[in-house]
Amino acid sequence: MNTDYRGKRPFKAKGVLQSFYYAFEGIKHTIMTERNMRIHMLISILVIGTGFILKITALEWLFILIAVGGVISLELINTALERLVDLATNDYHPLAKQAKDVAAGAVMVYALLSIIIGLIIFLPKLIG
Ligand SMILES: Nc1ncnc2c1ncn2[C@@H]1O[C@H](COP(=O)(O)OP(=O)(O)OP(=O)(O)O)[C@@H](O)[C@H]1O
Repeated sequence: MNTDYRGKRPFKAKGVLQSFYYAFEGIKHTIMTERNMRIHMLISILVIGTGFILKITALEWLFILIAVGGVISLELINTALERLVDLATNDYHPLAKQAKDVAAGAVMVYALLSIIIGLIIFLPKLIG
């Protein structure tokens, strides 16, 4: 049995820089093709701008950055999963639907959590 995993990766990145390049390609592709990603990016820019205007503390920045980065990372994984499902089938399949819906659910849970984090941090400063 062939156990050399590396031999099965003909498109492997040649170095760290090339790995970064491919990662940026993935991010660029997601921004260009997924409307939700563009919405996440826009909201992230607004939230970070508001953070500067309201001069939030270092601890508050940590929560905001974890929230913003988490949503964007999850959207990237969601997009990767959508592509894998589409690679597996173009036909209607209940498992394809479940895979995509569950991945979308993961993004939604984290996005809702991020909204709550944003409200907890910004609301008192805006109405106080
Ligand atoms: N091959 C399939 N078989 C069954 N249902 C599918 C299939 N492909 C997509 N769906 C259903 O259609 C929905 C939308 O699929 P699509 O690939 O357009 O994702 P999307 O709209 O880009 O999702 P998201 O909003 O999470 O980015 C899925 O959540 C799923 O319910």
